[in-house]
Amino acid sequence: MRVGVLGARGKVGGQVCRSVEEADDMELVAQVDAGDDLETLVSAGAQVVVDFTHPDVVMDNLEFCISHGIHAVVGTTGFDDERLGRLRTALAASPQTGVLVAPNFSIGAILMMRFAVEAAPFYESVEIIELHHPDKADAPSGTARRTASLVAEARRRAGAGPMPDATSTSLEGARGADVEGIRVHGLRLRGLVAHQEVILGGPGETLTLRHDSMDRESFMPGVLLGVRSIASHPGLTVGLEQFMGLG
Ligand SMILES: NC(=O)C1=CN([C@@H]2O[C@H](COP(=O)(O)OP(=O)(O)OC[C@H]3O[C@@H](n4cnc5c(N)ncnc54)[C@H](OP(=O)(O)O)[C@@H]3O)[C@@H](O)[C@H]2O)C=CC1
Ligand SMILES: O=C(O)C1=N[C@H](C(=O)O)C[C@H](O)C1
Repeated sequence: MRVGVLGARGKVGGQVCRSVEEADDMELVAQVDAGDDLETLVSAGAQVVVDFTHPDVVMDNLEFCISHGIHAVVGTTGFDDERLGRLRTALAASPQTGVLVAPNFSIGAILMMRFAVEAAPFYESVEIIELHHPDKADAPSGTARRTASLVAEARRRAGAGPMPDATSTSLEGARGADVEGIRVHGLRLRGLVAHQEVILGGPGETLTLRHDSMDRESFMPGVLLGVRSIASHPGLTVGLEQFMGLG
């Protein structure tokens, strides 16, 4: 499989290049970063592109890949319903092409989201804390947004009532961001990579689900699974769990 990497000089993109080079069934044919010409992907004959760039540029990258029939495996964050809708529209005009958008490629983070969904109906309250390195552009993290959205959906399905919160006076931001009714708190500290806690509370008890990526190596098995799977999944797929038998 001929693979191109967008964001190849970045923290994750660089690691993806090394992992693709080490994979027996893949060939790294293009390494593209800011300022490079996207046409390089076409002239190199890339079949699948992996994108770890920046929320501001990822849509242009994907629209280019889709229009050239190149499958894409996307780790870059910043996706909302409007962006996913634009991808579906672009893919409708290129029906053989597949795009995977995965807010988190680490197996443990995907399981943490799954466990949070399982637990949500049993607890009165739930809040999310995401902790990342200080070079991160977006807040809350894509993983926290996705977790909040999945948990909110699980609570709606279970008919859960509003979460108790007597706060009547506060400093702006003190209660975190509101993602579909779920409070999400973000920390940015040197020394961190990517971490998240989902804390659920009920009468007399709490349940804390915590995941830690201590090294960006944690994302690589998931990225390679995405690369190997995407050509047989045309259209838009959101979440790597769809390729893990957990969808
Ligand atoms: N889904 C997941 O599992 C994960 C997702 N991420 C997400 O991936 C993204 C990248 O993260 P990270 O590697 O830490 O960030 P980095 O800033 O380290 O890397 C991004 C790279 O993309 C380059 N870039 C910028 N614009 C373009 C462009 N138009 N074309 C090609 N390359 C470009 C940047 O260049 P320059 O610095 O010169 O601008 C940089 O080299 C973020 O959105 C992050 O949240 C991160 C980890 C895991
Ligand atoms: O920027 C990062 O580093 C990460 N970004 C993703 C996110 O926003 O959820 C995935 C992981 O948390 C690392």
